[in-house]
Amino acid sequence: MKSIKDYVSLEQEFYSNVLKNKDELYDSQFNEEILKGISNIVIFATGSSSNAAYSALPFMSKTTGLPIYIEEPSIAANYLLNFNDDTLYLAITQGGHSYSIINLVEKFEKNGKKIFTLTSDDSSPAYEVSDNVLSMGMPIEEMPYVSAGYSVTILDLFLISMRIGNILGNLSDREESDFLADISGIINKIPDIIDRSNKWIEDNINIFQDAKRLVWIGYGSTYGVSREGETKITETVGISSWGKELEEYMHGPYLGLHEDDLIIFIDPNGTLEDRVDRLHEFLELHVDNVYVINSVNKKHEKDLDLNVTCNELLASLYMTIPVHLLSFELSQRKGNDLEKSAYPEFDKITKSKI
Ligand SMILES: O=P(O)(O)OC[C@H]1O[C@](O)(CO)[C@@H](O)[C@@H]1O
Repeated sequence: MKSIKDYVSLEQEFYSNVLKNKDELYDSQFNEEILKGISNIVIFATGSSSNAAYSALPFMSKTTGLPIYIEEPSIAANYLLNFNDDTLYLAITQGGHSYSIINLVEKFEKNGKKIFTLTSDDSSPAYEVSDNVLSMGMPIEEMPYVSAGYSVTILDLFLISMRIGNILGNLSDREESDFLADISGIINKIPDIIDRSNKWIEDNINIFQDAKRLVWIGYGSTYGVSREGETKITETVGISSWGKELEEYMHGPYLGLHEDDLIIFIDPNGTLEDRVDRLHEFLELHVDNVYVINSVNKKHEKDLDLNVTCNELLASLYMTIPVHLLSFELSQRKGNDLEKSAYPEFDKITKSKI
């Protein structure tokens, strides 16, 4: 089975293929007729897929010009099943086996309501129950702790939102082709981003491997990246991890800081860079190890500079690379076999994946 590291190195190829096939994947799925009267978008997803949705959210909002909400499928299916005809509903399940999404999609279909399901597996239960499937445009990821799938989901959502924004008249052809050019530029830089990330991890591994708790802090498009850090570290390393939005961390969670927390900011060097600097200054007084992953440049010697200058809305496409690589490295140092389920009886008992 390919490892998380293998899948991170496949991201360049997967992104390129999705970009090449974008018209076939999404153009025919969305048109004036389907989008007639649509005034907002609701996305349902769990785990990494939900993190990917948060990572894409600021870009989607900008390009579609619509309010976009991300909801928990279980709460929606059990408590909030009021359908809006002016909402475009989208369910994401990369693997296609998540019970909560399948259950929700079934309820939509039974009520004759339209919902699109984004998945990579055309033989999955989610595919079977969905009348409107969107393909992620990548092969099924064998590794259950997804990395490439999370990243490709972000790109898929970017492309879907540009298509919608263009049809709705919120995004001009020129703006769309400028974004596509920026995305291609990012794809070309992936090998260098991987090298920089690996070097940073190697240089600091003695600190990282002793972490008892890892706190990720992001904002804008890297809020989703910080959530993905929480998911991936928890799943693969098995230590406690939080993924917080910058201001959210400052409203309560900071009071629970521990001197031996490992805190990593994910800073796209955008709108809230100054707020990162202030919180960093405070945390340095109380926490031994505070790091910043920067899109470009760095202010402290031990930080990571990914050397990518681009619109901050696109940052989640590449800023998760060091997060995934660090999760993998720490999991291996802990001796965790990611190919074997830590709790094989879990799905049998809970039927959380079907
Ligand atoms: O997108 P899917 O396939 O529904 O999976 C969501 C989540 O399920 C897991 O595979 C396991 O719970 C997570 O790693 C992932 O984030």
